[in-house]
Amino acid sequence: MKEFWTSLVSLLGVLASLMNILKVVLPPEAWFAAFSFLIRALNYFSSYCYCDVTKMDGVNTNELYNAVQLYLSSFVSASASRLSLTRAINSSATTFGLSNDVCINDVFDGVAVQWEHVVTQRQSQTFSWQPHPDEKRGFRLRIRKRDKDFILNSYLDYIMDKANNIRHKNQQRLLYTNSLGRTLDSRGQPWDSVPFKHPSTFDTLAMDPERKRDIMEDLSNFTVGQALYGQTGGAWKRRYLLYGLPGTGKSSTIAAMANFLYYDIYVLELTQVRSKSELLNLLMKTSSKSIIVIEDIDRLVNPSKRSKMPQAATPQSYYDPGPSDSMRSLEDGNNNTITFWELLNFPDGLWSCCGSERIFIYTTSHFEKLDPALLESSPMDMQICVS
Ligand SMILES: Nc1ncnc2c1ncn2[C@@H]1O[C@H](COP(=O)(O)OP(=O)(O)OP(=O)(O)O)[C@@H](O)[C@H]1O
Repeated sequence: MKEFWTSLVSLLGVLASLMNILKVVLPPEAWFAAFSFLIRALNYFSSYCYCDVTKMDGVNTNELYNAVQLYLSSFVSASASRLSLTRAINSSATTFGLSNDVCINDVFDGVAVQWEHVVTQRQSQTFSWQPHPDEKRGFRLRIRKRDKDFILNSYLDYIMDKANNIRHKNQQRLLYTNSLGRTLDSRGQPWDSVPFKHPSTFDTLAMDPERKRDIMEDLSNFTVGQALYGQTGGAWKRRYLLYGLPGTGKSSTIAAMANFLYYDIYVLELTQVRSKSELLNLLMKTSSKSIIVIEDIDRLVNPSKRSKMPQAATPQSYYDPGPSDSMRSLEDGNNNTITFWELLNFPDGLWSCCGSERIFIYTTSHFEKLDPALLESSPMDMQICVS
């Protein structure tokens, strides 16, 4: 064994001397060509190939570089031997990064890959109006040649998705309301927002543990169900009915759901909605990854009209703004009334084509006022009783 190492060291020494001699003897162009040829020959016989993800793509920032950086930072702290740590001004969170020229292994769908953070000094610059940083940064991905197609097709998309989720979790979440009743402002934004900070989580929520588990499982399945919704042709949305006496934890449950999913919340105040088109506009201005809350839906039901509902036909005109009803009519001059049934079915209608990954939560403190036939004709994905 000792002889093997001695021979190897001698061989490397001879190679190094040979290269030094060639470097002196050969003109730089020939030397560069010989070096390139050697690299190509080595690559040909190697079972690996390499992909560079540089930070700058010409003059633009490479979005893939940012995504890889974010993705690696989510697990780099557990496995890398050398880390680069950063913390932004006024931030309480430390960001982990891969130190220069450090490698980290990852496995995607059983396929092993390796990332290396490559930082090289930039050659002395020719004059440019645009200042360039002194060093070039990038990630080098090492993959087996036989896995190349699979990794390039699926793994990079997976990284982009993961990075988007991390970005989403890091950003300040908002609670939106239309309760100020303003019409579209100059930017066409009908919602007012405040930072959403609610302490309620599924850990703090007093609820039957099994029920809690069911809800969390349902929510988790929803967030990863894009493909399933695509296959069935349905909109990527979910509808829950939350019912229970006042003060029994409906709002706390909604906050716990939003905190669990890192979603924004939109509280739709129906008394401020004047027409169907306004409702449509409000819904279209909600963002993806959000919970849309429609509170006290029992206030939309006029019991006197229940009996008039056609048996098999579509329920109509359930909203009836009687004198005792504090809500305003959702009607414009063109008989544009929003019915209770429509409100339940809005997520399934034409609107669904432009709204994805949204959860609708309807709440009521008077479940008994809701017509079972109506709920049957438009079933909720889950009915949750809080008590
Ligand atoms: N199941 C629960 N778990 C944790 N906290 C609860 C629960 N129920 C009520 N609370 C507490 O009681 C207060 C009122 O609860 P919450 O606002 O969630 O009730 P609500 O059903 O939404 O009431 P309302 O129908 O009047 O809007 C909150 O401060 C909340 O912390």
